[in-house]
Amino acid sequence: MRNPPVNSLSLEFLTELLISLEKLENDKTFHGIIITSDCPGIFSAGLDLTEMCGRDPEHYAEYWKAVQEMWLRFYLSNLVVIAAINGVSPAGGCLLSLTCDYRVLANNPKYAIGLNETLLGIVAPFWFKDTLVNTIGHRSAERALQLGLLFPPAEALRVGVVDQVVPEDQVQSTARLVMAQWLDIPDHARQLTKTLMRKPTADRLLTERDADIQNFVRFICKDSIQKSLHAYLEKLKQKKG
Ligand SMILES: CCCCCCCCCCC/C=C/C(=O)SCCNC(=O)CCNC(=O)[C@H](O)C(C)(C)COP(=O)(O)OP(=O)(O)OC[C@H]1O[C@@H](n2cnc3c(N)ncnc32)[C@H](O)[C@@H]1OP(=O)(O)O
Repeated sequence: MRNPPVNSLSLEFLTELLISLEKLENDKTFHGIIITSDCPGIFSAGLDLTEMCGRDPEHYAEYWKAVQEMWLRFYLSNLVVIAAINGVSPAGGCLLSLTCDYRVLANNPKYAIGLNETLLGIVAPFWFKDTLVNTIGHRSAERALQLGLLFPPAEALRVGVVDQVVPEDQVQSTARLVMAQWLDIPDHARQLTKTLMRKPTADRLLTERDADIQNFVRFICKDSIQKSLHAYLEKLKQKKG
């Protein structure tokens, strides 16, 4: 991912990601992809706050549809998808990594990962929650979501948000080793098993997709939510000054 400075998942970047995924899926010489970051120290800052702040309802609906599409397409991809997480990964960044089949995280205490939405005064939607529950179990997910926990590497490994923590200079090579192991499995059997495991979760969003967009637009348009997001963005900008 190369969307400096922080790989935020803007509408444009999400569209590029989806086009890239589609191209790779349509090229039958590809069997797997490794998602990693070109921004030093940051895997992805998550959803782009500027797409959710100070815009009109039509824009929010279009943006949310793209976020849903990213989740659906990566979560259900027939390719083996591995995240080589070489930086901090809050909220939507964590969600993107949770769509992958395997997560390798660099062992740097700054590289926290988690669904921290509540800390921003917003609520992770049911399909964010379902993805986390499927990964770490109900009790750990409930605690992590309510408290908006961002896990440092050792904790992330203990709770199961990531599958492996390795020295920073070994993230890419480890992801490639893991890829080789996953690609050794007969493709059709692996793909069908992935579908079996993930389709019920994806189907829930597919059947409630429009309602979910409407919920998002209603929620994000609230004055109180706009104020919190605006204040949060300002705080991020003032950090430098
Ligand atoms: C009833 C139920 C209804 C449910 C309805 C749905 C509810 C809504 C659900 C929404 C789910 C949201 C998911 C998300 O992903 S929200 C985004 C969460 N992300 C964060 O909190 C991360 C914020 N960023 C940071 O903490 C830091 O930037 C970071 C640690 C990633 C990097 O720090 P660093 O010091 O290296 O860089 P800066 O902070 O100086 O940032 C550089 C510039 O980038 C801008 N920035 C940062 N993050 C974002 C972002 N997520 N979106 C847009 N822009 C971002 C930052 O402002 C700086 O900009 P300037 O250069 O202009 O100052």
